[in-house]
Amino acid sequence: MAEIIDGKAIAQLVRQKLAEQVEVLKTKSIVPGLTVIIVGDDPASQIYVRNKERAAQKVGIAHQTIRLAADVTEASLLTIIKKLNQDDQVDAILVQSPLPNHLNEQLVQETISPEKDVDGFNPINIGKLYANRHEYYPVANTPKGVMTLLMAHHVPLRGKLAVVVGRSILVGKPMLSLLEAANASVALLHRYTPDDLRRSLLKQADIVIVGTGIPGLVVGDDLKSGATVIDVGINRLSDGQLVGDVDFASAQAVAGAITPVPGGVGPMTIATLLQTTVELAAQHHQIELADKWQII
Ligand SMILES: Nc1nc2c(c(=O)[nH]1)N[C@@H](CN(C=O)c1ccc(C(=O)N[C@@H](CCC(=O)O)C(=O)O)cc1)CN2
Ligand SMILES: [Mg+2]
Repeated sequence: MAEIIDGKAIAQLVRQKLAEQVEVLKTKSIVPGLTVIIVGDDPASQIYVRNKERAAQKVGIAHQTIRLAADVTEASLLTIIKKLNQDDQVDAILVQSPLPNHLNEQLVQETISPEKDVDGFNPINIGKLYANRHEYYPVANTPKGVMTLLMAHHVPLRGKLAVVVGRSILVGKPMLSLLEAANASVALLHRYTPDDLRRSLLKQADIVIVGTGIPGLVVGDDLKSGATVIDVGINRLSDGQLVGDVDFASAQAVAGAITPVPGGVGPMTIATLLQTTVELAAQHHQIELADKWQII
């Protein structure tokens, strides 16, 4: 039976470490500031934003949520972002995704200053990640949190085969860059990957990371014995049950270590968002944080 990678527990450790770092910053009169913008009343987004508020307050981050009506114009949203870009109290800006259809999400992300882009979605930061640049820049928090989980469990990456299933800008693409930077060989699979190739790559993979939004896409029979399996999917079934993209029961019998859903990657996304906020605040005040990447 696979070891469970407990994202909830590791997120808690990250938050403890952050609370200590925030205390140190406060002795220098620096209070990290996070502003979250939410447009409309999507119930899941409302919950995530409230959880972010609560988590930020607990570690001592100055947090503000800007709630906008679903029919806000793009011009007003961009004006608000540009004001926040100029506000010295604000170190980190996040626009909750998804946005209503009439708003151009790419334009919105591009308008957030790269220096305050806590999601790491601005093309400047995506480019730096892809280029494996050495200076500090924000990286998308879900894949960054996955790297923390792998490090916390001492999962070897150098020279290993990592297979990433799903090529979203939120998960798959940044995951590819982060794993490659850690010297893994990486294969990125998607809907057009032929079945036999998909099967063959998954069977050889030391690390499997799945983020597609398709419940049960990867099953135990797909995996190599002892593989580390990270399930980034969060799917609500018609009976209300929350499941990932990996069939947990069958995968657990084959894998060496596996994340559950809920309680795996999800809690890490929010803890890592706070981590990136603190890093950005330190960066804005030219302060070196210990353990920048290796937070725990
Ligand atoms: N601008 C952004 N928008 C969105 C992001 C993001 O990183 N930046 N990610 C997701 C939503 N999200 C945070 O925003 C998020 C989703 C899920 C969880 C989480 O803790 N999930 C729990 C289960 C929660 C439940 O019961 O529904 C878990 O997996 O254990 C945290 C954050 C899309 N939008
Ligand atoms: Mg400040």
